[in-house]
Amino acid sequence: MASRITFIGAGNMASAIIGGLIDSGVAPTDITATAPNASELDAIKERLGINTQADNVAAVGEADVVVLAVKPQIMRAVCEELKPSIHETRPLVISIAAGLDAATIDQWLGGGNALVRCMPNTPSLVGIGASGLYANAAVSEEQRALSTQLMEAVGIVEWVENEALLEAVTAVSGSAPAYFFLMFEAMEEAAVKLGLPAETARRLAIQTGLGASAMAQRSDHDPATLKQNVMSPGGTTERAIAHMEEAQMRTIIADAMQACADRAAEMAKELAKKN
Ligand SMILES: NC(=O)C1=CN([C@@H]2O[C@H](COP(=O)(O)OP(=O)(O)OC[C@H]3O[C@@H](n4cnc5c(N)ncnc54)[C@H](O)[C@@H]3O)[C@@H](O)[C@H]2O)C=CC1
Ligand SMILES: O=C(O)[C@@H]1CCC=N1
Repeated sequence: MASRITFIGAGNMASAIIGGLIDSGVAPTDITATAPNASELDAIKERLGINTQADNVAAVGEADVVVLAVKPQIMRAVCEELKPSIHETRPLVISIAAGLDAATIDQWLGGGNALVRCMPNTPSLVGIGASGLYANAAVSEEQRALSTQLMEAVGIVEWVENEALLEAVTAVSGSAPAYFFLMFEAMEEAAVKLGLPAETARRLAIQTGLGASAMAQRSDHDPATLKQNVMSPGGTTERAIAHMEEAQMRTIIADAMQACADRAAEMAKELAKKN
């Protein structure tokens, strides 16, 4: 990827994507990250060997791609600061902020920008990310391909043609690593109650999550069949799954994902009202 990429923001999500890009072969010298805090910049420079810059405007000057990776609440201030420079150089802009629509960001950047909205997730750090992407009308086919290439360097990419569907993407992948981490926490706690040492329990739970994911990904069978294959009639798994179904685990997951998508929509409204 012969593009110079500038990340505005060097936090959890930016460093996950940058780490994944470097692992996939992007030269650290083609990547710049910004943050107001010098110690944060020193840490990421030391860890990943990328360029760092405290000045957002200077950092976007030479960039082909600008990834906006700050919290949604400060996005307007950042966009207005970048507006003159971006207006001049017209890079491809990719926003990873939850709940901030493309039209609003484009407007804050002065209008007429090629803008891709991306909802990534933190497993991008280990190259197993899952991102949803949406392009506004100004994005060329070439820029779409570049966005795909960029995010495929850290995982899988799914394009949506209706921007509102990014709320569903947030529920099923953007926020979802946390659901699995909760599951690992709960399984470890329960296994400790059953007598296993915590470290052993954690290793077994995480490896099982990894194994189940790899199997589900590679198998021709759907998850329901794979689940059934573990459940010997009258056996142990059947008892565990029956308990989960009785406890309405599917409803709990559906309600949590609805709450997540609703919050993405609510954030968009809150931010639009404030600005
Ligand atoms: N953490 C996650 O799992 C995901 C986060 N996102 C989105 O990614 C964005 C960033 O989230 P995180 O990385 O989790 O937050 P974070 O708090 O870890 O990172 C924010 C970064 O922005 C920097 N920053 C603050 N003010 C700045 C300014 N004026 N100029 C430049 N940089 C500035 C901070 O120093 C920090 O490096 C958010 O908009 C969030 O919605 C999207 C998908 C997943
Ligand atoms: O919790 C959040 O708002 C961000 C967006 C998706 C994952 N983390």
